[in-house]
Amino acid sequence: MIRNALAALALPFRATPLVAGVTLALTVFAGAAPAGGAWLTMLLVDSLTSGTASPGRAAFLAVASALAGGLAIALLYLGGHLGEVVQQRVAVTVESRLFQRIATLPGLRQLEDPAFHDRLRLAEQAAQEAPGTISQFTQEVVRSVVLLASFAGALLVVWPPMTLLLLASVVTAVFARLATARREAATEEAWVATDRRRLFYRALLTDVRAAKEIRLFGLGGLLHSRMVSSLETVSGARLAAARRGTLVQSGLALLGAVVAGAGTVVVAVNVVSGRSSVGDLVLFLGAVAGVQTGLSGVVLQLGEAGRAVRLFGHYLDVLDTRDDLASGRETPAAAAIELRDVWFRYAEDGPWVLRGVNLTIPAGAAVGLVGVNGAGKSTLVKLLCRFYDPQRGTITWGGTDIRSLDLAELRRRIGVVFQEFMAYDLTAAENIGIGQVSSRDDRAQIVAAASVAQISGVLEALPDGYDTVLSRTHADSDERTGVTLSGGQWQRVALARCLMRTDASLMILDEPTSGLDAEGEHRVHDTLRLHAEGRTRLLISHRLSALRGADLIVTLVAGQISECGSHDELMDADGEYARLFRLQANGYQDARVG
Ligand SMILES: Nc1ncnc2c1ncn2[C@@H]1O[C@H](COP(=O)(O)OP(=O)(O)OP(=O)(O)O)[C@@H](O)[C@H]1O
Repeated sequence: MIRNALAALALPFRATPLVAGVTLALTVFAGAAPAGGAWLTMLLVDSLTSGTASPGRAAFLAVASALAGGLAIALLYLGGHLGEVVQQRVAVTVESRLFQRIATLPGLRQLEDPAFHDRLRLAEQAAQEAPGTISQFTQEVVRSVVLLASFAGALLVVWPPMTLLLLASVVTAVFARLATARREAATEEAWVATDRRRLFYRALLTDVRAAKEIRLFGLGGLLHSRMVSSLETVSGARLAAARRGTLVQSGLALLGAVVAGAGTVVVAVNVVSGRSSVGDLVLFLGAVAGVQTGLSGVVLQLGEAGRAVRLFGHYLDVLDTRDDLASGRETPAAAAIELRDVWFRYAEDGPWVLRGVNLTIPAGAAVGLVGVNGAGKSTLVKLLCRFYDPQRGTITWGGTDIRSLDLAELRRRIGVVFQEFMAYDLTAAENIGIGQVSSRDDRAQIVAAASVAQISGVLEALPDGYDTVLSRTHADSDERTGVTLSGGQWQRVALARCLMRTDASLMILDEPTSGLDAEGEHRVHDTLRLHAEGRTRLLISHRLSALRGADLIVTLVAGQISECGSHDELMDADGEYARLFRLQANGYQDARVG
């Protein structure tokens, strides 16, 4: 908690040191001004009641006390505005650092971990709420501490025990409020998974990609009721925490009133008996009201701030997330890739997905990877891209373990069309250009890649050509709604994106042709053969005829390589590949006969 609070307090001074410093100074003045005003009022009342005041002195004291009051208000507003400036700067810094950490996570482990997503949600909440709450609170605390100290000094003069009584009631209030805040933050943490489910159902209900199934299968009611049930659970828990907080608050307010009332009685009796002046009573009443108002602000905000500080811990935890993969330093060479006894599973207690894979992918060769659903083909691709490290065995590029290679450099050498490639809500040109971020504005290269992927004619014919936004949900900067491509057309866009990687020495196409028609599939393979000549190609497809021309075909069965060879060799061997190939060929023949 202390680590979180210190880190949160340091933020304004890191984000904008000068403005934060000026704000702090103003806040100190704003805190001292009310006590100064009350002191001047006491002098005025005493000089009037004692009958010793000259008109000039009385007028001076009246004006000075009014000015002190005015100054307090002006400083409060100015401090408030500067506080807003600090908050905005801090908000940008906090959000930027959070998402920078997420963007630079090298592997996929954290993003696949539900616990990390829960922490991330709390961190995002903290990033949005904490900067404002904590800077406001800091200002309020500084102002109140100065206010309390200055009034406490004044009270010491009038009736010393009252200072102690007030301080005791303040300490009680602070601790009670902190306990409530802790409970509120714990509620938030306990229900974050439920809240994540609510957001998931909410996102599904508005997701255009899910809209077809939701309508056809009539899922709207089910998703809606699950969303509302999660919402009600979370909201009930929050209400229960708030109820406890209100009870504590009311008790504390009562305690404060009793202390103030008792003090007022004592000072009033002193005035009557001549031990104190009327000015003392005025100062006392001003001090009690000032301290209680100031402190009630702090105590009220204390809850919010305590909760924000606790949530801020999750933000710091996300920033401190350790990389799941360590980058090496060596540069990959365009040479053979070898997998030696590679074992991999996604979770420590999960089933092995790859079990002792040994495979050599010769440099410049076209290798076809075949296997039934779940055999581990896409997993092997993810290991080649080093999204995970195998638990056992090694993967080498030109004899160097890929763990020793510079991670960014390794990925620069790979072009992939993933099975679940992304359809970005961006323009057609951007959708292709981002395949090579440094060339994303190079229209000639983009058009060339689109031509090779045989999609340039379709893109040119769009309302704004390559500048058309490929989205039904996002409009472009001129508020023109975008367009949607067909599944096969999107696949060609993804292929063009991959072809932007002119430096890639390994091209991976994970089922690149499944959305293409038969003629299109042939053309893609022919063009790839020509375009990617000399580069290593790993082709995954369930249409075995598409892989027939590969230099080497590898069959993966339940995470193990069962066969390896050319099409002819595997057909002669009459194993799993030959069985699958004949099954498909017969299917086509039957279709023709039918
Ligand atoms: N991120 C993941 N976390 C946990 N398990 C996973 C993950 N991705 C894949 N798996 C599991 O690993 C196994 C192999 O999946 P993989 O996607 O590699 O198969 P595949 O051969 O590419 O299948 P398909 O032909 O259906 O694409 C499957 O049992 C799958 O459930």
